[in-house]
Amino acid sequence: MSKLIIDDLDLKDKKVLMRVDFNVPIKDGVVGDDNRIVAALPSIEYVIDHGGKAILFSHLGRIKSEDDKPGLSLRPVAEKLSKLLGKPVTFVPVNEGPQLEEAIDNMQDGQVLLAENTRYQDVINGEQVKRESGNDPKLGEYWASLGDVFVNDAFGTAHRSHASNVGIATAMEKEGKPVAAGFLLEKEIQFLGNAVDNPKHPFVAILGGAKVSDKIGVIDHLLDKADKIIIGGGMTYTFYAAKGIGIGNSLVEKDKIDVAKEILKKGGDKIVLPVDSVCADQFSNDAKTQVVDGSIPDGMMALDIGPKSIQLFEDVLKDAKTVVWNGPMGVFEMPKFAEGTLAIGRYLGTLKDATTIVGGGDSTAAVKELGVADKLTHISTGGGASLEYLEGKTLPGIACVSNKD
Ligand SMILES: Nc1ncnc2c1ncn2[C@@H]1O[C@H](COP(=O)(O)OP(=O)(O)O)[C@@H](O)[C@H]1O
Ligand SMILES: O=C(OP(=O)(O)O)[C@H](O)COP(=O)(O)O
Ligand SMILES: [Mg+2]
Repeated sequence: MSKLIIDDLDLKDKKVLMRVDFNVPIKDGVVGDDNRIVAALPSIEYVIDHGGKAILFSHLGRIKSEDDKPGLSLRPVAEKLSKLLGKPVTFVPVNEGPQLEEAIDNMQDGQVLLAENTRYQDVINGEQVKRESGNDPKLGEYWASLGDVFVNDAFGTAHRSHASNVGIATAMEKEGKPVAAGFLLEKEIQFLGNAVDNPKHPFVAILGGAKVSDKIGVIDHLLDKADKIIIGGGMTYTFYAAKGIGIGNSLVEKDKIDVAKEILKKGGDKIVLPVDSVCADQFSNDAKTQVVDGSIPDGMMALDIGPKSIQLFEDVLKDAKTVVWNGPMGVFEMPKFAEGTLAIGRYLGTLKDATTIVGGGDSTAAVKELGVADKLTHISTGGGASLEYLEGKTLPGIACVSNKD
């Protein structure tokens, strides 16, 4: 691509602002799957090795109230990053103001600093102001003022136009400072571009997970490219509702039921839905469970696909030559509801002569846990981002990188 890449820049003595995607699972203050942190290491190490100061920004989860903040601090990520780099990482528990500015002033070349979760800026004094996710230009300008160059390496967030990617980039360019892509962003674009320019058919997409309203729109576009679209996980029950099938207390996005109806009408038998579900009486690994065909009983919620659905999906995948998967088939974080996700991951690992691409923070964690990751063609750090890229959209986080020359 004709975009500026980190290794085009002279980083010696420079304050290098870098947006990474460290939106990783954290449980009881400890990082679970660290794939996204590992994937960002080449760019961070490049800055260190070339005498720059690496000043890192990332979001973690979604902040809707002050109560969300303590559990979504990046402090555990700084500890993990420090272990992976084998050197100290300065964690600054704010991302604006004198404490951050002094910490940056005190940095030596080759040092690494991580600022607190950029989405803390979405709620200020208890009010939802969305300074980060609404791309408040003042915030982007402030962050840009802290550095000499900006590197965007957050592929997983490239479909967002937020202050910490597009906002900083826009402000840097206004000041004549360079904006480059990191190695991860470069690698993801190269790989996904090659995979979908001319996908081999049958091309099967699998969509699950919990971000229904974010991702349901992608299905409409994928209908033009894919031969089959398998729906699973939390995405299922908005489609069940569209078909008039009972959903009990399962995850549903009511304002997307009409979209689901349109997709079902347009897609016809291209759309493959689960035929059975593992239902639970509560959202817990201690729940009482029951496998049911079709309709979810009142008072229960569907947290995984059932064995008949696994069989059905494997039949659809059997002859596939290209498979793109985003979004787990169930709440795989709880062992009771992991089997659907694990079975599909395992099956993809057995497909011969097929290009298999799995994307997303959570889906990737699942295939890593299963140990099939090395049998798949490509593991992408982006879920929503890879889907929108495959759809052919221009991702704001890529568009904001300076062109070469
Ligand atoms: N049936 C379901 N009900 C509720 N949540 C679900 C269900 N199936 C999957 N999930 C949740 O979806 C989440 C991942 O969704 P998402 O972020 O869209 O995927 P990815 O990170 O792979 O892009 C997981 O935390 C998982 O627990
Ligand atoms: O985890 C992410 O996306 P994914 O769940 O689609 O893989 C990205 O970090 C984006 O997070 P967001 O969907 O809260 O903006
Ligand atoms: Mg996710």
